[in-house]
Amino acid sequence: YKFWRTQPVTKLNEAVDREGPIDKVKTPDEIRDEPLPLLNEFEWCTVNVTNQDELEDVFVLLNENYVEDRDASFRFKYTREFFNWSLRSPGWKSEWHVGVRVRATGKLVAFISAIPVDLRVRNNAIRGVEINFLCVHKQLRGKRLTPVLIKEITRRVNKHDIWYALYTSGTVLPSPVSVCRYTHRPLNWSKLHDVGFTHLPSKTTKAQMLATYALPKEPVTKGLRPLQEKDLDEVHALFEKYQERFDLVQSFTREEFNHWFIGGEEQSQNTDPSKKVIYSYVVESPEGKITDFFSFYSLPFTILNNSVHQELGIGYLFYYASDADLAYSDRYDPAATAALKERLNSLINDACIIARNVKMDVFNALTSQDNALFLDDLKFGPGDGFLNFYLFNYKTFPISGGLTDDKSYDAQKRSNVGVVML
Ligand SMILES: Cc1c(COc2ccc(F)c(F)c2F)oc2cccc(OCCCNCc3cccnc3)c12
Repeated sequence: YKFWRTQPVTKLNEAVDREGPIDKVKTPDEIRDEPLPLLNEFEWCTVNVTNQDELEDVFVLLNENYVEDRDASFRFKYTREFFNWSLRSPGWKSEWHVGVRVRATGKLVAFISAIPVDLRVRNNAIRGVEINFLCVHKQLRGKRLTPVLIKEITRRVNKHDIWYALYTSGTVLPSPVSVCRYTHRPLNWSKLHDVGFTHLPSKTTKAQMLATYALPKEPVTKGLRPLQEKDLDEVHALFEKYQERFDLVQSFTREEFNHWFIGGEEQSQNTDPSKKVIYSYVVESPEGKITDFFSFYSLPFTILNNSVHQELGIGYLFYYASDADLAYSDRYDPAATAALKERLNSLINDACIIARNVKMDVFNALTSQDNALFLDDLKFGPGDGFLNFYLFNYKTFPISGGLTDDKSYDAQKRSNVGVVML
């Protein structure tokens, strides 16, 4: 595939003998000023997501043309609120919200975005961007628009003296830094069964399946409550300490932590529960100390071919932290692992209960972070999808994604991927 052969990425099956930048560092003035050439019927545009009409164009394009599952039964339904949250994180730039419009009609037919992030790969700090929401209208597939979109967003990012990027894909490209597996915890088993996501195992009744996935009415962890602004400094410190253990992380400033976990002014003013995107909770000890934190985000699926159900409510595990094993010098100490496992089981089970109480039908997680410690116990079944993590212009030795050689959960080694992509 010619495009990837000309990009600064590790070739498929190429042995990595060192970690670090691939291209020699350039300067912004070496980068061309004008956008890449497009077919004459198309024109570049910069989407102004603070303009409701332009935000609507992005919403409609992705709602009708973004990632579907293999059988084209479901399509991601990123909401307007989701875009306000994910595209306007601290340091966001409108010129990194790149669109392609039809010159004659102004119709938005392609999009790609970048947001600035501070990454750490093992002990190397990298100023980069996260690339997301790459989408080409279904009727324009096969016109080689994707390589041009990637080159144009790279040009616009390089112009700001940024040379590295993190991105994920369900497909295998050259060359994954890590791969994680999709996992699913049914919350509303009968609806998942109705839409064909889950099946009734032989010699099993529906009543047995409902009993298997039944959850308590309310969360059970003592001291659990929603995250509040007053907690931010303490939770931010707990979180940054907790994720020191991972080899691939996004480091958050206090302002970024506020945006990603409180949700920015968009969510603070929002009172409509159906528009809530990010759910963040803390555990406060009797002495008033924050000992744990978890978060999940709402990203529904549109159901494409079902007369009864239009949408699937889906919660995705986002970031979490606990002090359960921080008292131990070695995170792999069996006692430390047991303490963390017990705490995470309680926390993430409560996350599932809260997700079910806000009408989500399934709770999704990857095999990243320390998830392998609770996935089996909390009944997260392995999905048939894998998420590959990629770094642009940066070579790394492979980072474990929490899977054993036969693609099952590795509760022993767990994962060294700390970053969670939306
Ligand atoms: C996606 C995804 C899945 C698929 O989940 C379902 C598929 C079909 C269903 F009927 C259903 F109910 C699912 F939950 O399970 C997951 C578990 C953990 C994380 C997941 O996706 C993380 C978000 C990925 N970013 C969106 C994306 C995904 C692939 C390619 N490009 C962008 C996923």
